[in-house]
This record gives sequence, structure tokens and C-alpha cells, in this order.
Amino acid sequence: MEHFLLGRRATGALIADPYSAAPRGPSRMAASRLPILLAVAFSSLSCILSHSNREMWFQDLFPPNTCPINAKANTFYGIMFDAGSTGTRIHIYTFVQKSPEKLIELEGEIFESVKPGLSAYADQPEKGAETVKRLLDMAIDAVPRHLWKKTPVVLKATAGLRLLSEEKAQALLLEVREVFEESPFLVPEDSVSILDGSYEGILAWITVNFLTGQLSGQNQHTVGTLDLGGASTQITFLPRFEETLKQTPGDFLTSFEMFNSTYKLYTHSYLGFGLKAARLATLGALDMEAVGGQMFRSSCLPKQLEAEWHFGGVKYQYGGNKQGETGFKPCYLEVLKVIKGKLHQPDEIRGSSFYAFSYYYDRAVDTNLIDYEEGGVLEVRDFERKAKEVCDNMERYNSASPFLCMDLTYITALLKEGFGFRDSTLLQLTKKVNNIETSWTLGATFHLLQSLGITY
Ligand SMILES: Nc1nc2c(ncn2[C@@H]2O[C@H](COP(=O)(O)OP(=O)(O)O)[C@@H](O)[C@H]2O)c(=O)[nH]1
Ligand SMILES: [Ca+2]
Repeated sequence: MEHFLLGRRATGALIADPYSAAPRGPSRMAASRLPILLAVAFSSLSCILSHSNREMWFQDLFPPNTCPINAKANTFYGIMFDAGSTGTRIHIYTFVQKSPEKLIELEGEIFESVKPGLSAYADQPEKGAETVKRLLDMAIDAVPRHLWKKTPVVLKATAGLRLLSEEKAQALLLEVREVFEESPFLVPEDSVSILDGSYEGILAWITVNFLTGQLSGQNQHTVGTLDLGGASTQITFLPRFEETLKQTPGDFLTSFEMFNSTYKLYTHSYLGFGLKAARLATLGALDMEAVGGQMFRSSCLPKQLEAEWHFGGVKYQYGGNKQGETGFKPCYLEVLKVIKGKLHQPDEIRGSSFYAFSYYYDRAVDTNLIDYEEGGVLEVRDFERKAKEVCDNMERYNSASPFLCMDLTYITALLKEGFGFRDSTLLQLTKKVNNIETSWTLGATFHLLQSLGITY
């Protein structure tokens, strides 16, 4: 699989100077070579221009209301929080503009995370917001004092909060908003919200295709992306065949415009199909509010196991099939019940390769299928082989998690029976590209910057 390796300098050259109407030496070259998700402008004039009528697919996501970028500054920052179902993470991106006529480059990222995620504080929203504050304190150290007021801070929550009641989710978001308001950073309107599932997929697709250089030049070979979170999972790709567009339900397709290109992406977020939600579904415990005292058993767990598990603020008791069967075959059948017939299967993806991250990556690392630092290329059948190895040797397999068999079996079934991939489909397992996390947060930050005084 083609992997576009960028040097540190080139990493970012994504942001075109909107005023370079005529070719102007190196910056022009870079603009045509590495296009160009968005253009950040540095003067107040650009802020005015950015409020043009041009229709943008994400215009409701980050409504333009301020222009934080200082004409004189050549370094600036964007802070994006990912409030995921299993943890909260801060991504502090640094951008530089080497000179006024040059493109802005993504220079680097500071990343930190805490567990559990915000949804674990559903009944203690203040405590949840405290975890965000601790991460935000890092940004106080990372961002120079004179840029605090110009550095936007945004938090987007994903499936964990989508699954909470509206009231509990809003209470958490309100507390976080207060933390932001008390910080020295720029707090745009709508800075704390729940991210729509289809944006989650699209923004991750933008991140991966930007970092791998696929959004530049004429010969774009974009790659599809697979994200497996704790509570939801996303699949996103650019359909190549008219037939795919015809066969796809309308709500799986989203059009958006990016630097003179319009992309019509296939994207869908399956809520409740993240790895941890799938554990509950397999155990028969999903959607059960009151599970006190009930023991959930599965053939995917070690026979003698009896334990407790906390997820989304709820405690579950679970265990192995003491008398019954265990192993890959019965486990696969159990997991299949969760998946079968629930996902749309676009024919086109059977022959394509995809970038896969989050829990695909973590479980491949846990079972030595890939190296933690390097990642690697796997076939779908590698997950099945590992699942069999782990599930059929459960008592002997030395694993940090009793769920390893269930997780690998779920990943296998999700890929094969859920999305309809072949055994031979290639997956590029990736955690970082050029030291930048493969997360929807980078795509979201591009759009945040764009909404804050940026054209295109
Ligand atoms: N590569 C990468 N993986 C991440 C990042 N943040 C979270 N993850 C992975 O996402 C998974 C957890 O999903 P999470 O975001 O909590 O659940 P979601 O709300 O359902 O998406 C784990 O595998 C994490 O390692 C990130 O910044 N980069
Ligand atoms: Ca996630």
C-alpha cells in the first residue's frame, strides 16, 4: 500500500494562502502539489472574506464568529478535545507560517489522554469536567501566553455521550463549557457539543488522506478508513463506481467541497457497534439499565471466569460458560447474532484496502500481529487466525484481558459478516502518520480554523 512519507516541514503544507492569485514561487508550487484543505488567512480582511456565502458541508459544525489569527504571528495553535466513550483526549496542534506568502504548515501535535471517558461521569458532571480541566492545564504550558487568547479550544463528544440521555449529556457539556469559559483560550460559539456520527467518519477520512498525501495533486488515490471505537464504529470511503452510489442508501452518502474538489463520500457510524458496546451486546447486556445481580455468560470467555466490568457508568457481572461450550466456533455464532444483517455491505469495498485504527490497532498489537510503534499491513484472515488461536486456547492464553477472544472474534465477524470484506482484504493498521495521531480531531481542527477566518 502506498504510504506518503512527509518530512517534518512538508507535514503540514496543507493550507494555501488565499491571496496568492498568481503563481508566486515556492508557495505556489506547494499549493499545486499539496492541496489544500483550507486556507488560513492572517488579516482581518480575510476574516471578512471567510464569511462569504460559499456553501460548506460543515458550516453548521463550527459557525464562523471570530478571527483569532494574528497577522504578525507565524506560529499558532488549535486545541481539539476528543471526548470518546472510553477516554478523553487533548490534541494540541501547532501550525506555522514561515512567511506571509507561504503556505501554512502543520508543525506538530501534543497529545494526552485520560480514562475513563466523560460518560462515566454521567451522574457527576462536575467531576467529568474536572478531567477536561486537567488536560487543558497542559495546553496552558504548551501554548505561549501571548497566543492563549487567539488559540481556539473545542470539545466534541462521540458515542459515549450519544448513548446517554439528553439531560445527562447536556449537563456534562455545560460543565465542560464552564471550564473552557474560565480558561484563557478562545472559546468559539458551539465549542462543546456532540459530534454527529457521519462527521466523525468524514473527519477521520480527511485526517488519514491528508496525512498520507492523498488530498494533493491530480492523481489522488484516496484510502478508505475504518475506526473501531468503544461504543461506535465508522466506515468511510470515496466510491469509485456509479453503481455503488446507486446501491447506497441516501443517508450513507455525504458530499462536501474541499479546495475546488467535491467529494461524495460513503460514510456511516454504527452506534452500539464499538468494541465495548459489542461486548455488552454479545453478553445480552446492552440496553439493560438495571443489571444488578444478573450474571451474563458467554462462550467467548474463559470457563471459570466470574468478574465485574464497568462501562459507561454501569457495573456488569459476567463470566464464562461453566458447563457449556467455549472456543472460537460457539463464540463466532454468539457474536454473529449481534452483527448479522445489521450492516450495509457495499460491494465495492470487497476488493479495496483500508486504513484501520483505534481498537483494530490495539487488538492487533495485543496479539503481536503488528508492532506497537510501526503498525503494519494485515489481511482480514489474520484476525480470524488469531481469534481461533486465542479462543481455542483460552485457559492457557496469557492475556491481559479476559475479553481478548471475544474482541478478536467480534473484529473478525464485523469485517467479514458486517462490512462484507474478503479474507484477503488488506488493512493498513496505523496509529500515527508522521507523528500525528490518526484521529478525526485533525480534520475537525482544519474546519475549526477555517470557520475562524479562513476561505475555501
Ligand atoms: N490512533 C489513535 N487512536 C485513538 C485516539 N484516540 C482514541 N483512540 C482509540 O480509540 C479507541 C477508543 O474509542 P473511543 O474513542 O473511546 O470510543 P468512541 O467514542 O466509540 O469512538 C481506542 O482504541 C483508542 O486507542 C487517537 O488520538 N489516535
Ligand atoms: Ca473515537
